[in-house]
Amino acid sequence: MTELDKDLLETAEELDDAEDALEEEDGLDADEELEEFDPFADLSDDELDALVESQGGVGAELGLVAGDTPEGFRSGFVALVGRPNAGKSTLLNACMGTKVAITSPVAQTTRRRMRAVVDRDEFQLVFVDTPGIHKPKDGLGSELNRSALAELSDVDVVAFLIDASVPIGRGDAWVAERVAASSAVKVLVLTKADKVDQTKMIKQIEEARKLVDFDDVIVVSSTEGFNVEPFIQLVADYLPQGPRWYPKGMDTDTDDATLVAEFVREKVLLRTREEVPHSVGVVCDSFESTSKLVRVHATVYVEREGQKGILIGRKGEMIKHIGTDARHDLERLFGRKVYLELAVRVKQGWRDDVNEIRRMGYAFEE
Ligand SMILES: Nc1nc2c(ncn2[C@@H]2O[C@H](COP(=O)(O)OP(=O)(O)OP(=O)(O)O)[C@@H](O)[C@H]2O)c(=O)[nH]1
Repeated sequence: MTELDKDLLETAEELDDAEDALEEEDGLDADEELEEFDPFADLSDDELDALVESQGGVGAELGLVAGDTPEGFRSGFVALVGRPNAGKSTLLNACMGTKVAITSPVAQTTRRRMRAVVDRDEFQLVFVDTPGIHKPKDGLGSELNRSALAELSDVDVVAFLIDASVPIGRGDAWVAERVAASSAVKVLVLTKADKVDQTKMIKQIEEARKLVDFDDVIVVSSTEGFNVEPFIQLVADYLPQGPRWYPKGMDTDTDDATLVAEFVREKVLLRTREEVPHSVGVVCDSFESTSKLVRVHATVYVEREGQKGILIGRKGEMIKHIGTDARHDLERLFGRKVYLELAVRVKQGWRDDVNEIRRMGYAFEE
C-alpha cells in the first residue's frame, strides 16, 4: 500500500469517526447533514464548471497539476500493447520495480486497464497496461479488445510489444494494423530477449518493421532486467511538455479491493489448467482494514459445476492453496496480516454477458 493509500485510509477512518460522533450528538444521519450544508447545491453544472475554472481547476486545488513543475518538464501516457502473452505486464512490473500487475503464462491474463506512474525530476510517464489485443472469440474477448483499442487513440506513445521468441504471426499482424492507424509515436519493443540469439533477434526486428513504420526500436528482457531503464528513458524522450498528471508517490490507479481480486485470479491461473483459467472471474466483496489487519472476502466465479469442483479440489485442498498463495502476496503488499476468505460460485455464461463483464470490472462504459 502506498503512502497516499495509507493517508487516504486514515482520513477515511477519521471521517467515519467524525460522522459517528455527529450522529450520536444530534441523532442525525451524517450524510443528510452534509447534504444540507452543500454550499454549491444551488449552482447549475455550467456555473459549477465556471467556478472550478476560476479557481485554477480542481486538479490545481488538489495539487494534482503542476504549478511547481520545472521548466521543460515532460509528461504523457504510454500504452503497452501487443498480442496476449507478449510480456506487457511483466515489462510494466519491471519498469515499476515492484509488482503492480499480475502475470501468468496463460494468454489474456490482463483484463483491466491499469495506469502505473513513473515519476522522476524531469518527467512523469504514465504507463497504460492493456489487455492483449486479439481476434475476439466471446463477449469478454470483444470487451477486452475494445478497451485496449480505445487506448490507442488517447496516448502519446504506443509501445508495441512483440515476443522475440515466437515467429511473428497473424496475431501480431492484426495488432499491427490497429497500431499503424494510431497517430501516437510508435516504438517497437522486442521482448524476452533472453530466449533468443542475436541473429534471430535481428530477423525478428526486420519482420516487425514490415508491419508498422516505427519511430524507434528497443530490445528488452524484463525477467533479466535487460534494457528496462533505457526503455523508460527512450519513451520519456518522446513525451510532450506537460504537467504532472498524478500526485508524486502514487504508483497506480488500482484500488485495494481490485488488487485483492487480481492477486486471487493470478493464483487461480497459476494453479489450474485448460479451460478453467479463462472461465474464472474474481470479485472482492468486502475489504476492511485496520492498522494491524486486512480482512477481505472474495468470490471466485466459474461457468460450470465441474469447474467449481476443480477449484475447490479434494477436501477443499485447491482453494486452500490458492488462498494461501494469494494471502502471502497480499501481506507483502499491504504490510499487514491478511485474513482472506474465498467463496466459489457458478455463474453460467458470464463471459458472454456484458453486464456481468462490467460488474466484474473487466470492461468499462466509454
Ligand atoms: N523468459 C522470459 N519470459 C518472459 C519475459 N517477459 C515475460 N515473460 C513471460 O511471458 C509470460 C506472459 O507474460 P505477461 O507479462 O503476463 O504477458 P502479457 O502480454 O501481459 O499477457 P496478457 O495478459 O495475456 O495480455 C509470463 O509467463 C512471463 O513470465 C522475459 O523477458 N523473458
